[in-house]
Amino acid sequence: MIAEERAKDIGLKELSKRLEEFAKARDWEKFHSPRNLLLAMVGEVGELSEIFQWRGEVDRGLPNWEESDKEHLGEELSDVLLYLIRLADICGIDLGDAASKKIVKNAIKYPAKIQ
Ligand SMILES: Nc1ccn([C@H]2C[C@H](O)[C@@H](COP(=O)(O)OP(=O)(O)OP(=O)(O)O)O2)c(=O)n1
Repeated sequence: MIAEERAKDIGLKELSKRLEEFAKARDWEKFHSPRNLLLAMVGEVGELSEIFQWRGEVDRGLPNWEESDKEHLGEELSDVLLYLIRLADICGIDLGDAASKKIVKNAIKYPAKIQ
């Protein structure tokens, strides 16, 4: 993907397709086993955590953060998301469908208070 490209409302399936193309083009499919992808994702969660480490609590919207820090945050969030999508795909899980069903399940488990 071109760095300057802004992809609005891109879906999980499109991202999944792009990740597959990315891996195929580099002959990296052999590395994208479930275990490797899980470990890669956990590594990226660590990188994401480092951004927040030692900052104390931060306000919503990150009002006092440098733009470069916000950009870095976006990149690490993306790495976690992309590995998660790829992991689900390699495991044969439809992540959009599974997540939608889980939201319904959560709502049944934790009913909203009737006002
Ligand atoms: N075998 C690989 C290696 C990388 N990627 C993709 C998925 C991630 O979005 C990104 C991760 O790249 P890096 O391992 O270079 O990690 P960072 O981008 O976080 O770089 P750094 O760790 O130097 O900060 O590249 C991939 O799909 N398969």
